[in-house]
Amino acid sequence: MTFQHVPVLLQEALDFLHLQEEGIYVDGTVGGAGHSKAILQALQGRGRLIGLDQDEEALEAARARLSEFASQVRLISSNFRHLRKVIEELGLQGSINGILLDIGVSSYQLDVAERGFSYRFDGPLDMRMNREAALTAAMILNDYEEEELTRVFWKYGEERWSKRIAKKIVDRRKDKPFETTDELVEIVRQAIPAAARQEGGHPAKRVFQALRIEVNDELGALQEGLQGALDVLAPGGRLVVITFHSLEDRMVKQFFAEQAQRCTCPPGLPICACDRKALLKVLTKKPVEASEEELAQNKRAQSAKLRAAQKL
Ligand SMILES: C[S@@+](CC[C@H](N)C(=O)[O-])C[C@H]1O[C@@H](n2cnc3c(N)ncnc32)[C@H](O)[C@@H]1O
Repeated sequence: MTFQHVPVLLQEALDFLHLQEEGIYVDGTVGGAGHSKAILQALQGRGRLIGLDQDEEALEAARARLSEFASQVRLISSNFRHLRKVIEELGLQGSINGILLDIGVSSYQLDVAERGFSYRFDGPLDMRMNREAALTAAMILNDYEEEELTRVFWKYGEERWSKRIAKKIVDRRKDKPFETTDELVEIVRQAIPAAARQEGGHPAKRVFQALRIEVNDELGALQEGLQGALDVLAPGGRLVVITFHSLEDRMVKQFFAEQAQRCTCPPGLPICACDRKALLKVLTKKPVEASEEELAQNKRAQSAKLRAAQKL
């Protein structure tokens, strides 16, 4: 299957990155390289791009898509939570002019049944972006306590029937461990009262999203990735983050706000009580969302939120 993924908020991301022709840029979620390719085109044969992805298949697709820019590109298989280490190893700490994180899964990952990300196709309950990682969705479903399952479905999926679904899973796995996405879809369907099954899209949508976030520790990676990005940016460098989940957007908003906080001690104090210096300037008061025009062409852009900040 070819790697299909339409980049979201593309022009907005490029504008906030404020590309300079000799600049060094990092795409922490290179995926199908839609954003990366546009960055390289804008650099017009100058500058450099370092692309990270934890999914080998995505990197392979990116390598093919970016072959014409080979001399300007370095693609690295890594989780962006290790961004600081990766950039340090390249000797580029403090020299990065812009970083883009476009969080979540790609359309390609969702469309390959064998990866187990989608309730639309039957496949193994995998959901790992990094296929060498230890934890799979099947392990969570077969090993987590009922309370833990409830927490995951509620916290990451905002699934109102979390408790009922967790109970049903625990009852069902006594007979036979879960193996396939279809088995999970069927159990979720049975756990949700018939009258509520069609509320908010496919009945298994929220449970699949929650499991994916847990399998890949997406919130933990984002927290570490944001700090790593701040550490490696050059003064004046830009950080642009696109999220698809309210918890992630809140995390980015809070991180930006904390790093933008200045010392508020009254001037003239002999010793400043908080000793705080702002490290970021927030460039987006409110998150940027997709235009009507983009939404008409790409349904995936519906929940996308972009926030940007500049290192001081
Ligand atoms: C939404 S897609 C990015 C699409 C890309 N911007 C494009 O235009 O084609 C997200 C990609 O980020 C990768 N990814 C998600 N979380 C990651 C993480 N913590 N570290 C590295 N890659 C990650 C996924 O494997 C996926 O390929």
